[in-house]
Amino acid sequence: MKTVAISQSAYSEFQTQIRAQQVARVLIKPQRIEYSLKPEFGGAHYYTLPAGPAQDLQAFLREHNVEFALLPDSDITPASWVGLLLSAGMMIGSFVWLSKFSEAGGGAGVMGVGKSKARTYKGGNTGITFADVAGVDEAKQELQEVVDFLQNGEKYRRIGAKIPKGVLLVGPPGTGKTLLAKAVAGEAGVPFLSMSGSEFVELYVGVGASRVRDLFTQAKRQSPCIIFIDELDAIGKSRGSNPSMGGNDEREQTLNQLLTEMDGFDGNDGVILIAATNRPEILDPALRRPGRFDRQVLVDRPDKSGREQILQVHAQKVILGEDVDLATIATQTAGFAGADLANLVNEAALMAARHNRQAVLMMDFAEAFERVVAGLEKRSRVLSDTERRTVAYHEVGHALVGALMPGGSKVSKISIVPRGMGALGYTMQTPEEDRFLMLEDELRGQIAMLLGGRSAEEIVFGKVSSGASDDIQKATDLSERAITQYGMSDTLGPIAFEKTQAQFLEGSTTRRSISGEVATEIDRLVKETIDNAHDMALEILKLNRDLMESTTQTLLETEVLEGKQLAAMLTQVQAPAGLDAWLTNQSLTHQA
Ligand SMILES: Nc1ncnc2c1ncn2[C@@H]1O[C@H](COP(=O)(O)OP(=O)(O)OP(=O)(O)O)[C@@H](O)[C@H]1O
Ligand SMILES: [Zn+2]
Repeated sequence: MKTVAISQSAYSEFQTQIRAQQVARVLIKPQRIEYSLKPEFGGAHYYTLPAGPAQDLQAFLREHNVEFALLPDSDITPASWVGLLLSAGMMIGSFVWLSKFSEAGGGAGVMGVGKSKARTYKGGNTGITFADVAGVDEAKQELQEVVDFLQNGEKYRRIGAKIPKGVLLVGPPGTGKTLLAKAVAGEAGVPFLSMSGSEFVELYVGVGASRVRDLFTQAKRQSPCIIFIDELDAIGKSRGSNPSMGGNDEREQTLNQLLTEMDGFDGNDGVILIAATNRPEILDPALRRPGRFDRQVLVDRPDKSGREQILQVHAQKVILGEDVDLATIATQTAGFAGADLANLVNEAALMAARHNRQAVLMMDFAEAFERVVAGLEKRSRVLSDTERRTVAYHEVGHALVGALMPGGSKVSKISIVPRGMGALGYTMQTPEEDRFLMLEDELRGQIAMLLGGRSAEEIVFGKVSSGASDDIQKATDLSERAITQYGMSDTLGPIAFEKTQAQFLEGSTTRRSISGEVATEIDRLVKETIDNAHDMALEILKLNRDLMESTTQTLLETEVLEGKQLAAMLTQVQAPAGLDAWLTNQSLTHQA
């Protein structure tokens, strides 16, 4: 490495040189600013001492389109930056310079193209720990393991265990995915290199790919470390899914490069890739293959107690008045994500300050709440009271009907915490081994369970919300399959009219051509199956009306019901007299 002379210049001189567009690039260190002139101005190297806040300097540099890098801590650099500047690669504008130095925060768009914009925080310096992330305990537990991989890699290597390379965080916006990734780095005390998927795309062809390459090069050099890619869907969209959008080629190249890089390293090298998305369904399947993002962690919107914990985390930063009851606030903020809650606390503090108060009062929260909700309503859904009640009865309906049904129709968890885009509430069934081997009575039970939600709405409100449409679709599909593929009907008999998916894949030719008559018969049978199941669901719920009320009230209070508490309620469900006969009928469509 060559050594170079670097002399001091006055800050005013530095400013003049910037304004005159003489400066090639700037490195901002905590104690001093180093810069070099463009070759046509002699290419000399200088340093000067900072005058004023670093942010002002950054704004100034951005305004004059001067490349800069921030060095948060001087010992992060293994060698003199000036030496690097002079290396041959730099002269032809390669990526060395910036890959050696990292940019900490800000500066979007000013770095030369092709250089990785990953921000590095020095070991543990994300300053974030799991204590900063609340209400997502399951996700934390799963990520705790990643922390251990990073800290005690040797333990795993020695025994020959393969450490996973990629973890995909999936969940709605603002639920703390970025925060969790930072916490993993913080807990493990390793560097955190982050980049957003959208930064890769709006670039010249080839640049996204080279950024990816550079990001991984940086990471390997700093291992153990975390690479975090936010908005993975921006690059990871299914290839060829939307050729009408510009930059498709670019995205594909970037994605291919990412796949190549992922295949080219090993979790055992101490680099773990964490990515986040709120649209997992559009990701290219190649990303999910084993050895890539084969671990998926759900980061969901928090339930009531989760919201209270998140409020506690953020309330630590402000002075709370004595009347503030975070539990009450948690109750009123159903549907809020962590980011919304952080925002709420901050808005409340602003209100208090505006009123010249010494502490944040409950009334400040009330005022802040309205502002935040007004903002939220534009973006997403906050449930009205009626909607919450509808969703609650609906989910309880599924659970009560499912409780009497055989096999996999039992419900293990119900929730009215809104999730993702569409679903307002949800019901989780006990997972079963192989749904292909559903017995007839199970099929019937499953269809009734699916209709339980809608039936509850009918009984309580006398009408059905649009929320039941998905269930009805599923129930229809199921009964259609039962009749046409599994041969479960009296009149049509055991003939496969449509190929099952497995048969289709094997190239089976069992499909019969369906005559108009048969098609009409299928339709009739499907309707009959559904109608019978619907009647059974209504009967069950009417018989258990009181239980439905009390369960719904509990669900409205706790938002989530699961485990022993749910099981205790479900054992009280009473079976109507005709249930067994209906379940064990010879065929699905046989009238009870
Ligand atoms: N679970 C949580 N606990 C505490 N704070 C949270 C939580 N979730 C979000 N926040 C607050 O909201 C901010 C934004 O969250 P973050 O950026 O991590 O969300 P995200 O899931 O990555 O969102 P996006 O999908 O929009 O990128 C955090 O910095 C934090 O202040
Ligand atoms: Zn439903």
